Amino acid sequence: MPICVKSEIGPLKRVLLQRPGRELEHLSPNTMGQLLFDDIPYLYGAQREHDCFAQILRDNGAEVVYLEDLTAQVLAGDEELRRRFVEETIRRAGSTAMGYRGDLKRYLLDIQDPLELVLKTMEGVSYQDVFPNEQGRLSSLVHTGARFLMPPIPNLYFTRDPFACIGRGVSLNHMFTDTRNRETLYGDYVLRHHPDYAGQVPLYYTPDQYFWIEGGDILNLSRRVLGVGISQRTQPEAIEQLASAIFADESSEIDTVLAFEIPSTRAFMHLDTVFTQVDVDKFTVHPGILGTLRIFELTGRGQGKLTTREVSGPLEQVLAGYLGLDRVQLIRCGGSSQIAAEREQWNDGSNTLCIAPGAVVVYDRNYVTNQILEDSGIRVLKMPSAELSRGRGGPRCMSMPLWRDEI
Ligand SMILES: NC(=O)NCCC[C@H](N)C(=O)O
Repeated sequence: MPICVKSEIGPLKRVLLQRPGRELEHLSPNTMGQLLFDDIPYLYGAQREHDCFAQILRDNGAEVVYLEDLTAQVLAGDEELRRRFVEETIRRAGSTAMGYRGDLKRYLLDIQDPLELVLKTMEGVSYQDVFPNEQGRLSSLVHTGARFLMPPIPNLYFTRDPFACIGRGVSLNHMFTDTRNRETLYGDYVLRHHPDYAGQVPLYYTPDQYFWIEGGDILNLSRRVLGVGISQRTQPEAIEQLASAIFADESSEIDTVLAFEIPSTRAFMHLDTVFTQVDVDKFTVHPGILGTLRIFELTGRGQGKLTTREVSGPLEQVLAGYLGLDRVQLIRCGGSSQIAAEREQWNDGSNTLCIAPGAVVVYDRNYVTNQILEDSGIRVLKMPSAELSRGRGGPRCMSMPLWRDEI
C-alpha cells in the first residue's frame, strides 16, 4: 500500500511538496485577491525558503517527492493520457480557456517535455504565449500584455489542500474556489495513473461530489478518530459524505469523525490554521476559536447510517477523552498577548508540521509562539518565512504526508 497516515505526529517518512514556480510571478495587484493571495511573493526568495523546508524534512528522515515530478512521470510516454490531461486542464480553466480551447490545446501539446508541460499548466498561459505575432484583431489590441487565456494557479504549493491522506485512503477534494479546483487534477492523475499509486488507494471523496471540502480541514487525530473542520472551505454535508464513505470501507480503522465548527473567515480559513497537533498530548491552538468552537461526533461504522451528536466540554477535555489520554495541553498561539496571537496566527503560527512526536517545523517569524513551544519541551525546527507566508499558509499547509510510521 503506498499511503499510510494514521496520525498527525507519527515519524514522517514520505511527503508531497510542490516547489513554487513561475505561477507566483504571474500574480498581479489586480488578480491576487481572486487568486487568494494578499501580496506578491518574490519568487526566488520563496524558492530558497521552500528548498530549505524540503532540506529540513530530508535531514529528519523524510523522503520528499514533488507533485510536478509525479505528474510528469504519469504523462511521460503516454500520448493518450497527455491529450486527456491537456483537455481536462483547459476544461477546468474557465470560459476564456474554453473559448480558445483549440489554440490552447495545440500550444500545450506542442510542449514535448512532460515536466515542462506540467509546469506550464501551473504557470498559466498568456495571450502572447499562444499568439506571439497576432496583430489587428480586437482581442490582440486590448490588454494582451497581462491577459491569461489560462490563469496561473499559485496556491499549488499548499499541497495540503487539494487532496488529503486518511489512513490508507484519500479524500480527493472539491475545493471552495474555482482557482483551487484546477489543483485537484494533478493529484487525480497521480492517484489514478501513477504506477506507485494506481488501483491501490481508496478514494473517500471525489471532486464531482457537490459539497466543498479542503485538506487543511482534515486532521488524522488517531487511527480511530478523524477530525474535520467545518469552515469557510468545508461544508458539513461534505463531512457526512466523507464519514459515510470511510465507515463503509472495511479496511479503514476509523470509527469516529469529530467535526469542529470554526468561524467562517479568511483568517481562519481551515482548521489547521487555528489548531495542529505537536506531540502525543499537545496541540497548538489560536485562542480566538476557543469561545465559539462547537464539536460534533459522527459514528455509525458498519451500520449503513450515521449517528450525530454534539459533544460538550472544553476542547482539551474532549481531545483527551477521544485520544484516551489523562490530559491534553493546548499551547496558545501568541501566548497571553492578543496582538501577538492575531499577528502570528495570520502568519500561520498555529500551522506547525509535526514530523515526529514532539518535533515540529515552523515559520521562524512567529517567534512568540515558537518560544512557547520550546518552553513546552517541543523540538522546534525553524524555516525562513518572509516570502512563502504571503500566500497565507504555513508548514502544514505546504506539505501532504504520504507515509507516517505508526505510533
Ligand atoms: N491548509 C491551509 O490553510 N492552506 C493555506 C491555503 C492558502 C491559500 N492562499 C488559500 O487561500 O487557499
